[in-house]
Amino acid sequence: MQIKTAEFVMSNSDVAKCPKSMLPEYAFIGRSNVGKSSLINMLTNRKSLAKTSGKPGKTQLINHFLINKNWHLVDLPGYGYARVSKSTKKVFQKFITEYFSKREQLVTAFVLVDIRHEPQPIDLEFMQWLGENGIPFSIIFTKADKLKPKAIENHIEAYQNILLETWEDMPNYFVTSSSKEIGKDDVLNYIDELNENMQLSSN
Ligand SMILES: Nc1nc2c(ncn2[C@@H]2O[C@H](COP(=O)(O)OP(=O)(O)OP(=O)(O)O)[C@@H](O)[C@H]2O)c(=O)[nH]1
Ligand SMILES: [Mg+2]
Repeated sequence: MQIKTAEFVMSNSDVAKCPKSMLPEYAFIGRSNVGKSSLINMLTNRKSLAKTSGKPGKTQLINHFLINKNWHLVDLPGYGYARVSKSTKKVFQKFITEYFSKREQLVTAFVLVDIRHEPQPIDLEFMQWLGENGIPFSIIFTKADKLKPKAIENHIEAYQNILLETWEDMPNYFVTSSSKEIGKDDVLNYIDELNENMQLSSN
């Protein structure tokens, strides 16, 4: 898929105020600093459509972007920035969980995880939560430029092993780097395919 236009639509912290249009929507979620906003910029060929920062906690609101005038990309704040105390559950801010449970337009979530790290409980917990709530998701491994191919393979395998303890299948996944433009076409083609399937089923 070619991205012809990418426009910022609105930011807010209330799912009820998100765009009313029924355009298909794709949301990017993951821990703070994992590279959600950078990935959106890579996918849309824009350096600063979504605001990025080296400091965690840059994105604080639900941000809608209109792509090719016919679907929405959503940049979300990271979870897990607040220091994790007794329960990690409470760091999934309420408006994030509300967004996922109420937003009918959402086709699929992309859960971003930094390819360099061991599987983190908070990410696994969030995927579990999505599963329990019937929300489809794919995994996007980020920052692949930071590891050698062999290490990438090993880290994916470690993830696979942990996920297969609770999931029947490994969720769909993508390996990406926003700084080296890796994985861009894979993610865009996947979105394109889902958009087309939805058109077929609504015709
Ligand atoms: N090397 C490398 N650095 C990256 C990549 N993607 C993002 N970064 C860096 O990681 C930092 C965080 O990127 P953001 O895109 O702001 O992360 P975010 O997930 O949107 O963060 P919050 O909005 O704070 O939750 C920035 O310093 C980016 O330059 C990547 O693919 N490779
Ligand atoms: Mg961000």
